[in-house]
Amino acid sequence: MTDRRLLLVHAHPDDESIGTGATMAKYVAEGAHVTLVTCTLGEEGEVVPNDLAHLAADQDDALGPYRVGELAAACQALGVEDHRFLGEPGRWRDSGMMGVAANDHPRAFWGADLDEAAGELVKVIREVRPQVLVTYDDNGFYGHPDHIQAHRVSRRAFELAAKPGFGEGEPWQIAKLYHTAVARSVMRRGVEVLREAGSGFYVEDVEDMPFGSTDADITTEIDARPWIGNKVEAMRAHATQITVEPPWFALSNNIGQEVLGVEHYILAVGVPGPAVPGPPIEAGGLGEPHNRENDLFSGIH
Ligand SMILES: CC(=O)N[C@H]1[C@@H](O[C@@H]2[C@H](O)[C@H](O)[C@@H](O)[C@H](O)[C@H]2O)O[C@H](CO)[C@@H](O)[C@@H]1O
Ligand SMILES: [Zn+2]
Repeated sequence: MTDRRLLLVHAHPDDESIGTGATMAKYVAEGAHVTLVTCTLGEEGEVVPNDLAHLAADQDDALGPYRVGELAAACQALGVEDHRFLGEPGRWRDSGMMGVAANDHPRAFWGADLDEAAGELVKVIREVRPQVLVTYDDNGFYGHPDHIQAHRVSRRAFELAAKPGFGEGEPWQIAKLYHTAVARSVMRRGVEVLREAGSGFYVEDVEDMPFGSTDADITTEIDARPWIGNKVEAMRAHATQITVEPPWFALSNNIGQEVLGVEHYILAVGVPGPAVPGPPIEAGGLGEPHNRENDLFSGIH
């Protein structure tokens, strides 16, 4: 398939690089059309660099526009030229972590009308006509309200885009829908090395982290190690959110995580492609059995 089109829906500026950056750079390099939709501007984020602390929501409330620039730089590092904010920039606002007052902001994405937000994503789907859609699982990967809402909006748009008679434009059926994932076995290996490395990052037990999948849940291994440099550059562009000291990175909580060149996914809708041997464990791959697809577009004809 030559006209491969991949759509990714992420909640905040930084998620695209952290979770799928190497995959995005790989598919751009291989000639696919990669479209990124970001649902908020990340207005409620913490700010890592002290000299930028004034941008925070409880000070100048200028973090959103600043992160728009960070995201543009990250997209350039990944080679992604087609980026949109859901609806338009600022249509929906970063809701903050679960339970905070920002969840109730009148524009909080967490409170968005599901069909209104999904309708905006349908417009992108029917324009781009992607064969593959990537977003989070129903827990939003780690439970953040904007991530959960990104999942819900994506799943609703997946259905509505294919529905004859709904909205403008020709119906479009996306062939495969994936959820992002990180295997706990990979996380455990990273924590062991980080603990031994004695870096300045905190080390958290895998069981205490709010995300992680079993090896058996992972359906797809994308070996994008040749593009890990693009991923590091893109993560570095999000300097208000991420500290990167390869092979490690940390968010504002300073909990060390590994920058992964092999990115894992769970096929939620669609027919998997052929199972092939995956990358070696030392590269971030899973152990035996190697019964996983290695291409988001495999099995699509
Ligand atoms: C990766 C991601 O989704 N980041 C979100 C998240 O940021 C976290 C949040 O500020 C939390 O309070 C910190 O402890 C943690 O270190 C941060 O990663 O939530 C932000 C607010 O909604 C969001 O802007 C950021 O992109
Ligand atoms: Zn996020």
